[in-house]
Amino acid sequence: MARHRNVRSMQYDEFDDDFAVGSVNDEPECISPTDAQQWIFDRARGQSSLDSFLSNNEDIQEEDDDEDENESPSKERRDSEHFEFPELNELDKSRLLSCMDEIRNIIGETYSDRRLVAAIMSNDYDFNKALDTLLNGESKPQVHHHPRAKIPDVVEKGIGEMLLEKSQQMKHQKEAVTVTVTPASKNKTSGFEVNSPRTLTPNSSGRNSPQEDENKGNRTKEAIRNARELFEKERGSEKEQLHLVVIGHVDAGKSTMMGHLLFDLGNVPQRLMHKYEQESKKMGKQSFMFAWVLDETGEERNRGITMDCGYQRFETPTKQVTLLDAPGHKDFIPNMICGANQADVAILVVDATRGEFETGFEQGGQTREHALLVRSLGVSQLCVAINKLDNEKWNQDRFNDIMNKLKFFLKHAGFKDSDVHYIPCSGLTGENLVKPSTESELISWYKGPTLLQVVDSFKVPERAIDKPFRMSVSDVFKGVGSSGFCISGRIASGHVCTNDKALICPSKEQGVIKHITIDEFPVQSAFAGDQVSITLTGADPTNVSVGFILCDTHNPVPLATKIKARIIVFNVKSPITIGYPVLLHHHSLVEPATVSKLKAQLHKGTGEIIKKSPRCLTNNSCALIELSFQRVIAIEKYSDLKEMGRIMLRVGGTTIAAGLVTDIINS
Ligand SMILES: Nc1nc2c(ncn2[C@@H]2O[C@H](COP(=O)(O)OP(=O)(O)OP(=O)(O)O)[C@@H](O)[C@H]2O)c(=O)[nH]1
Repeated sequence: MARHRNVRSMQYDEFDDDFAVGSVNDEPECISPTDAQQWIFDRARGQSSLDSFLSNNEDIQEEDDDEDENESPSKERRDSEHFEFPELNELDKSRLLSCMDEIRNIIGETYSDRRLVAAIMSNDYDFNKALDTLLNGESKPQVHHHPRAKIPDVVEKGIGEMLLEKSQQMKHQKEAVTVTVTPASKNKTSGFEVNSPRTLTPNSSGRNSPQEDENKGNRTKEAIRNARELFEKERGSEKEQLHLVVIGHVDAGKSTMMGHLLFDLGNVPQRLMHKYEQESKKMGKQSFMFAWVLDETGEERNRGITMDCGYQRFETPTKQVTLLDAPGHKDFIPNMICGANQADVAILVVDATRGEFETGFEQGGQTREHALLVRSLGVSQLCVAINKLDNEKWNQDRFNDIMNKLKFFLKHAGFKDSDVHYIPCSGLTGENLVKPSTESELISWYKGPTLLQVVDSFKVPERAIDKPFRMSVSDVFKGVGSSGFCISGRIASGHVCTNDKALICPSKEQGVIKHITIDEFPVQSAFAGDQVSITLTGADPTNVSVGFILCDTHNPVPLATKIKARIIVFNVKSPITIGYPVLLHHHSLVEPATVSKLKAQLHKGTGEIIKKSPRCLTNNSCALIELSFQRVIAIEKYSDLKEMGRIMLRVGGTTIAAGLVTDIINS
């Protein structure tokens, strides 16, 4: 009840009708780090190297015919061909390959695998020492000059010196652009470690960051492309894209409803559905057979709950819909937030069964929390599916009772009445999902739209296609192609095309976009709103992590060690004071932060300053605060790019505030 009262007295209008807040009970653990093995570069398995971005082929001399048999590059190559890698455990193998990559990034293919391995292992996997050994050692490969070689310095200094200089330049460059060094980062020595959002220090890699003058005045074709024209050309004839998240309390029937809808639409083959029916029957879980369409893992099926967002696509008469089936269990709220981050609109599923709706709606239930979370993430259109009404014999009073309770709550949570649709349905029997119901008890009082008709009627939000390119990295993994690595995420703003350069922030790692896929189909360009996988080449995956932002090299995302934010506080156990630790959620980023200043308490209705430098903030207050981070993060002011300017603050598994970024400080 306490929370209900809190919500009731909130005023959300000051947040540009784009904003609402809620509280959630769950564990703070969020996105699991990508498994190192997924993207560890494996030369032993024949993958090509990541070194192309640094190697200057004109510097590497081609061999003469009269090459020295002992020292020639071709000898080195042959040496590599016949070389067998030593038997190592997985960890050492990863360290070795990582070191080899680092070295090859600097010296290219000058030395054979055999020599690299020997140098690395004799220096206990220390990349710097191994490099020194190779460059200063007796066994320098002899330089052979091609007649077209343009680098007289090589002749004078010798390749060893040149490479040493190059590596030193790189080291200096790295040091020069390093922004923050946390104790954790000092330990970072090699590229094989997995960079989770919690462990990676987003120092600028600086290895291939664009130079200052590259950003100024020297705009390439991607910068002057007309995004709208391109969008019209590429997508003009297609149906509109809509991203739909399905939310609600655990067991409300979300997966069953969407699985049944997909089946009725013909997206699930009859034979596959029959298989699910048989298998679920064997496990004594036949009532979950439609849920299996979306709950694909063994654990989800055994436990009968959704644990991670299920993805599917379907079409309505006017839209191509990407469906994200979010988990309802409170333990998986971070996964739900990830899904909701990608959504334009939502279906809120509630269980109409007597007692069940009440459990989901009361404190500790997820109905309110999910609704508040999606609202705070910018979702403003909602379909409330009053589900399992078959259990209530399609009773109109029950439907109205639930609708009225939710109407009141959702209005105060920041949803406009006109943007919320209520439908009665049954995910299990399929009533009112795709076709109008034939159930006499229902059609005697309900003449409204089906679930599919409501989805079709949603307005696709305006996409920020003209704005600078921004994409929050939600996963990093090894690609199936021969080079580079993959990142996936949703494009928050702007657009990209293959062969564009892009910058990863805050590490300032630059790469080239080699491939873009949407739903596993290759495309040449992608736009704000698209959920994509991008293959990057020329960038080091160790400088990329979940929560980082891939952005336009000419107009990069700002970096911050502090931000100012206007927040609404709710449901804090103890008042917020200076030094209060929180977890900042910004797109896929989960970052520890500290409330470093309480600048002002604001009037919830007018936004006027009520009190400067308040000593604490309590439930329901609206305030201007400053948040400090131990590491640099990539974030943007709401007024500059609203898609990048929303944040949520969580503590101990509870969302305690949501807000908008008003200022960026990079100290
Ligand atoms: N009677 C009835 N039962 C339903 C209906 N929809 C779902 N169920 C049952 O409710 C149970 C939970 O359904 P799920 O689809 O797994 O619920 P969920 O909301 O996806 O669950 P989580 O994703 O784990 O939160 C299953 O036993 C379903 O058969 C319905 O419309 N009527």
